[in-house]
Amino acid sequence: MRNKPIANVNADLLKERKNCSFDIEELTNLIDGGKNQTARRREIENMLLKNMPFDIIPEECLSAKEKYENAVRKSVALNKIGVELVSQVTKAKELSDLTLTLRRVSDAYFREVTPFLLHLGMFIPTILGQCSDEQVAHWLPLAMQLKIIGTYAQTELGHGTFIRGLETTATYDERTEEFVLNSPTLSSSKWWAGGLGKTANHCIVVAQLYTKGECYGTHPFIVQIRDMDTHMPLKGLKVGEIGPRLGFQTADNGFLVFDNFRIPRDSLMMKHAKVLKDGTYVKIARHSKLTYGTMIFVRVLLVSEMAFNLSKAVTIAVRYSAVRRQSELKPNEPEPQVLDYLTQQHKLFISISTVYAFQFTSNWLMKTYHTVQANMKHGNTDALPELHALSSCLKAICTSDCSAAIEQCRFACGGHGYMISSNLPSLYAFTTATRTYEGDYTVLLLQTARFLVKTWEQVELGNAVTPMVAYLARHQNREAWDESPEGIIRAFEAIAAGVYQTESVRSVSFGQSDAIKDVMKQLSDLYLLYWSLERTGDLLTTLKSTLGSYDGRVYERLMEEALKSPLNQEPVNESFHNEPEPQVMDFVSQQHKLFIGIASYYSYSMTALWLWDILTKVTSELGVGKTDRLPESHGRAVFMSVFNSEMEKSVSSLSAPLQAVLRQLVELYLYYWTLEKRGDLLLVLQSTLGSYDGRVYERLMEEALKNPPNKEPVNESFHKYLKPFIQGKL
Ligand SMILES: CCCCCCCCCC/C=C\CCCCCCCCCC(=O)SCCNC(=O)CCNC(=O)[C@H](O)C(C)(C)COP(=O)(O)OP(=O)(O)OC[C@H]1O[C@@H](n2cnc3c(N)ncnc32)[C@H](O)[C@@H]1OP(=O)(O)O
Ligand SMILES: Cc1cc2nc3c(=O)[nH]c(=O)nc-3n(C[C@H](O)[C@H](O)[C@H](O)COP(=O)(O)OP(=O)(O)OC[C@H]3O[C@@H](n4cnc5c(N)ncnc54)[C@H](O)[C@@H]3O)c2cc1C
Repeated sequence: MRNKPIANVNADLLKERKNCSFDIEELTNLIDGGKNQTARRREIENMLLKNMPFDIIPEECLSAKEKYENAVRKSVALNKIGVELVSQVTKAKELSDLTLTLRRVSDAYFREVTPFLLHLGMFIPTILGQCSDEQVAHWLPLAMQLKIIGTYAQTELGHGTFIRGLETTATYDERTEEFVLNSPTLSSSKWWAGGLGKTANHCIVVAQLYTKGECYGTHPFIVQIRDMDTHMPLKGLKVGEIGPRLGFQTADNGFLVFDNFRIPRDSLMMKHAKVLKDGTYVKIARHSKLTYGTMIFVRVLLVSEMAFNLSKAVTIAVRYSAVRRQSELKPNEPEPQVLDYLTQQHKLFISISTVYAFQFTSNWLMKTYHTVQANMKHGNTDALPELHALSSCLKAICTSDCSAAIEQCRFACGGHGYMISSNLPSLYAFTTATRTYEGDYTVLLLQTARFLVKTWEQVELGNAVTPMVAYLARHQNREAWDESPEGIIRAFEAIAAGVYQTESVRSVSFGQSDAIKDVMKQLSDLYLLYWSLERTGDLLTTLKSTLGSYDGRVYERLMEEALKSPLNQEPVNESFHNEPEPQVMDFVSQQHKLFIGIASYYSYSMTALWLWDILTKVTSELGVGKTDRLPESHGRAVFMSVFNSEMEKSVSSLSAPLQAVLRQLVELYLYYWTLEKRGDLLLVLQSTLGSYDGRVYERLMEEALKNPPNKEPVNESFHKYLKPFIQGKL
């Protein structure tokens, strides 16, 4: 499809393509996984192009309701073709290639996401990973042929991260051989599941399992929630759409509340545990966290999702930068392509190398995932903790880096990058959500940290550890890891870049031409160099050590640090008397995210007043500097010094406690910006989360109920598209 010559191509783009040092088709084959896969992808793309309905009005110009209905219309057309193609596949490998191709091509039809994302991304994988063989035989064909539409409802209003804290209950009633589902509190309302609001008729519900008066912790249940003919919510359920959000606008994320809702005993997904007819609980799993399996799978998938989304963003930005000309550098000469500015290349090229870093790592991670799964089938769960730690930190880093890099791509496109039609805002809105869902960034990094600390303990005991973390043992040897720049960078490369380097070298080591190898090597080097420079600060603080100080005052420093510990500020800790559930505000990592916002607010206000008076002088000062780093530091320094001095002037008449708080804010601002480069400021609250009375869950539910899609129990697209599709009449 891409091989056809296209008329009227911009001359600058043609020129750039002619400059390419390698055969583009060869690289395309490498990315697709081989020539045959490229040919198959193109065949499917061509078929979809012929058969898929396109938008008549751009999606972004529709109302929320129209957007949803349009997404259902397109999804149903895509699903029809998808189901047909899937039915022709016989081998597992062909199925995974086909699913990936469909996933990639489907993105061409949605500015937002399909309401079927959770059905495909979590409902089907959970059936495969959590059902007994008999249950798989029953549910899988229905789900694969889209005779039922499902989603995954784990998160509640009150708990997302802390799964053990979920409040929904599933209590076994042995008289009727049913489970009774209940939402005992407002905070136990299921919240967020994609496709739940209007589309799904089935749902995986994660609930606390009670039988014979005992709680056995969270378990997954497969639950019908809407009538298969009328699509009306079943009696005993309150279900609806949660309301507008940053992205995912066509995913109809929903809420679900249970009131003595009865489901058959075999609704419990019984691969890892079952409840017998008489209510006896039987544990089958060899590892207590196997019910968290779908989350690991999706975290693994997300690495490749991020590679794909960033590849789209950086392709947009690089093409546009080749076309865009700006600023007359020499009189009477053409304005340069913005791509030729070094600062522009600095913004963009790291994204290109990041795409490859993510894709190679993702290929490796998926293989590792399948190996661990195969071992677990034979009863060996030894590699699960490391897989969990790896998928956690890779998911956290790639989702965070990807959304930041997409923002850079948007910045690189100037004002036009802010247009929805550029697709960069939608790509950002989609990817920034991935930093939160399927495990919040900080929380997942902490899971990996927990694994590393345990491994470190093993290293200290002299026990063997897996190859991936063997560097911890090597770095006990001071010669291998000294504090010289080379030593530190060596350590950093070993930790952060090891997989990418080895995988990219392995993938391009045969078959590929020298030209491709050169480019891949350059991208790999760029990625390593970029991050060793970006994170030099982090590496240097490794020496922030009571043991390794220059003066050797080891014991004095150990005691000084111990006395600073907050635990030592009170003789008896309150947990001696009771054990409260922590508020997320108590986590230092959360305070790190929030308090700088308060300090910045004061800093900006003070500086704005000062700036007004001396605008002319400062404007000329801010103009200095040839790179963007220098003026950024200059601007930051202005904020710091004005904040410091102006605050000092205005606080003298205030009471001592208030003075102390304001001075702490100045200190925080100064200290924070020596460590960080960015921060957020939320000046106008207008927020369900930030209300003065703290009635967060009540307000979220009130807003959701006001949501127009909830004014009609069944959306008309059910009768028009979904029902004929499910019944095979479309
Ligand atoms: C035909 C049509 C054509 C179209 C084709 C399209 C094709 C589509 C394909 C789809 C492709 C891709 C898209 C996929 C996108 C899907 C969209 C998803 C949307 C979002 C969904 C969600 O968000 S669902 C909800 C997710 N929720 C979370 O992730 C919650 C995060 N919290 C946790 O994971 C855990 O609670 C916790 C890990 C943070 C803590 O758990 P817990 O309190 O129980 O544990 P502890 O901290 O006490 O640790 C105890 C020990 O357990 C270990 N542990 C923890 N988790 C795991 C695990 N998962 N596995 C193994 N071990 C685990 C932990 O390390 C501790 O170990 P020890 O230290 O040894 O004690
Ligand atoms: C677009 C989108 C789609 C989603 N789809 C689904 C879905 O289909 N099904 C579903 O079940 N869920 C879904 N979710 C929910 C999602 O999985 C959760 O929002 C996510 O897991 C984060 O949990 P939380 O909202 O409870 O965040 P919280 O845990 O409340 O996080 C708030 C803050 O507290 C911090 N924090 C929390 N715990 C700790 C800790 N132990 N240590 C340090 N800091 C901590 C976090 O870092 C964060 O800064 C979706 C969410 C989004 C945004």
